[in-house]
This record gives sequence, structure tokens and C-alpha cells, in this order.
Amino acid sequence: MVVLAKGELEQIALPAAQPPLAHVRAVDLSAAPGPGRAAAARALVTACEEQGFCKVTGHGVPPELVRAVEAAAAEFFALPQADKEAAAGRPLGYGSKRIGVSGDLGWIEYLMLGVTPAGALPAASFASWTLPCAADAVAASLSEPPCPLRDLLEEYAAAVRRMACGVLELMAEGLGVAPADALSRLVSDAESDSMLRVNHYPPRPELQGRLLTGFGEHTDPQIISLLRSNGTSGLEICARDGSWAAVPPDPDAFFVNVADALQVLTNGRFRSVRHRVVVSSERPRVSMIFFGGPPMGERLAPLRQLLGDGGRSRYRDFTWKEYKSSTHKGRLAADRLCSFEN
Ligand SMILES: C=C1C[C@]23C[C@@]1(O)CC[C@H]2[C@@]12CC[C@H](O)[C@@](C)(C(=O)O1)[C@H]2[C@@H]3C(=O)O
Ligand SMILES: O=C(O)CCC(=O)C(=O)O
Ligand SMILES: [Fe+2]
Repeated sequence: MVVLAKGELEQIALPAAQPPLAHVRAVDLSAAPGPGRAAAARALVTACEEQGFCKVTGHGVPPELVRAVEAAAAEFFALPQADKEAAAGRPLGYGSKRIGVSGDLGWIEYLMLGVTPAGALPAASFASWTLPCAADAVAASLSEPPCPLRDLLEEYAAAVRRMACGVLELMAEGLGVAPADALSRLVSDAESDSMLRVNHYPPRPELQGRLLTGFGEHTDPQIISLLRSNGTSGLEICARDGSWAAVPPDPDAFFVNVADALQVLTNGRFRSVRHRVVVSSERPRVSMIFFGGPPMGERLAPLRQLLGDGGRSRYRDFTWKEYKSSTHKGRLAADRLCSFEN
């Protein structure tokens, strides 16, 4: 449940719906090596250059796994508020209406977890709080109660990470960058700082037809985000000319966001996409996003092959840890990369 005071509702009210995105670029990840794969690599690079965003099909994440995670997440969000609050933590765990610590609000509740490449959720995610499962007296008496949602999220994160690495390899190929794992190694690394976020946007409350902000505009700080949602609309992306467009939902596909660290790694050739979620529907929206990030100590510097003739980086030297901590200091909508430019 999301409870907002009247003043808070006013803060997140939005005036108008946006037109649908005219052309959603789509890339088939299942293309076999050869001309088909080369074309997919080119299409991916073009999409990342022009929109910082595309849709991927042929992604290899089993549809039954996606359905099972979504059903378990819906069960979690349907639990009594007190049970969900028992899983609250900052920044990981359950949260509602507050995004970050700088006063950003949205018509949203969510679960946020740290995820390691082995697929196992690190202690930090679960040791500090317990993810409540459907009440089960036997399970509750065990020290390690079985938790279908936790197990499913682990399996899901591992499958989506594999896909993220596949997408990053295809990008490297399209960019003509060697070795093939120049980008993907950062997300497959045992120390990769990745996260999984499950967002639940309850149906729009009665507000004389006005829309609400579910998740305010922002760019994702990591390398790559892979987003899957149910069939409820809400995601909007911002084009380079500043206009917003609604992304038609596609529950069978994943959406790829170029995130800030990838903008740096490509020396600005790819641009991280500004996006937001608008709550305009009578139906709930559930989205699950994998944020693939580098190890904390990783130096974020453009790949050598992308420096161009001048050999000049557009960004000063910094680590992911430095960038991540800077993101937590500001507002959601901030342009975080500008203070790292040369
Ligand atoms: C307001 C904030 C929430 C956020 C951390 C930040 O200070 C700025 C970036 C936000 C964001 C956007 C993408 C992801 O949803 C997220 C988990 C992330 O890594 O950066 C969120 C952060 C959050 O909700 O804590
Ligand atoms: O929930 C969505 O569809 C997008 C949310 C988002 O942009 C985020 O969690 O960073
Ligand atoms: Fe985002």
C-alpha cells in the first residue's frame, strides 16, 4: 500500500499523457553467428547511440521463470503492510513512496536487493532483514525458512545477468571493441555491484483523471539496466530533443537502458537514457529491473578503442565507488555525470 498525504499527492501529480514512442528499436539476441548476428550488433549500437534504449527479444530467460517471479512478487506486495515493513531497510529491502534519501516521492512500493554473480543474494541483502513469506508455521520455526520469492529472485537475477553479459558482448562486437568481454567482464566479475529491484505501482487513485509520478525522471547510474514489466503501461523515455514518449509495454521482451557508467566507458558515444514511470492505469504495474554494475573499486575510464583520434577522455578519472556515493547525495532527476566531465 502506498499512503501519501494530500500535499505529497500534489507534489507528484502530472498534467498530461505523452504520445507513444514512434519507433521502439528491437534487437533479436538469438541471431546465430554470421550476418544475422552482425546486423543485430549494428542495430544495438545504433539504438544505444540514438536513444540509449531498446527492446530485446530472443533473450533466453525462461517465460515460466518470469511468470513465477512475478506471481511471487505480487503475493509479497499483497501481504499486510506490517509484514512488508518488516523487510524494510535502507537502501536495500522493502520501501514505499520514498525513492532515495533526498525527498523524491512516487506512487510506488518496491523491493531492492543486492545480487552477486554466483546468483546468491549477498548477506547484506538478507541478513539485516527477513523477507516475509506466506505465513507457514513450520517454516517459521526453522532457522532458515524456505522462501519461494527469495529463491526465485536469485534464479531470475542469475538468468538476467547472463543476458546482460550477452547484450554487453554484442555491444562490444558492434563497437568493434576487443576483447569480446571488454564490457561484460565488469558485470560477470565476482565483485560486480549489481542490484535487482521489483517495483509495484498500485492502480491510480481517484484524482479527477490526473496522472501521478510513479518513479520520477532519472538516468540509471550503473552500466546497463534490463527491465521487464507486466502488460501495464507507464514507462516513458526522453529523446535527445527533450521530448517524452510512452513505451508500449511488452511482457515477453526486456528493455535495455544504457546507464551512466556505460556512457563513460564509451566516451559519450552511448548516452544514458532519461526515463520515468507515470501511473495512468487502473491496473497495477509490476516491473523487475536488473542493474548491472561494476566492482566498487573499478576505475571508470573510456575503452581505449573508443577514445578517437585525439585520444582524449571526456571524463576525469573516477571509480564506481566514488560515482555511486555521489548519486546518493543528490536528487533523483540530477544530471550526475556533468561533475565528472573534463
Ligand atoms: C534518489 C536516488 C534513488 C537512487 C539513488 C538516488 O540518490 C539517485 C539514483 C537513484 C537510482 C535510480 C536507478 C535505480 O533504481 C537505483 C537503485 C539506483 O542505483 O540509482 C536508484 C537509487 C535508489 O532508489 O536508492
Ligand atoms: O519501474 C519501472 O518500470 C522503471 C523503474 C526505474 O526506472 C528504476 O527502478 O530505476
Ligand atoms: Fe531507472
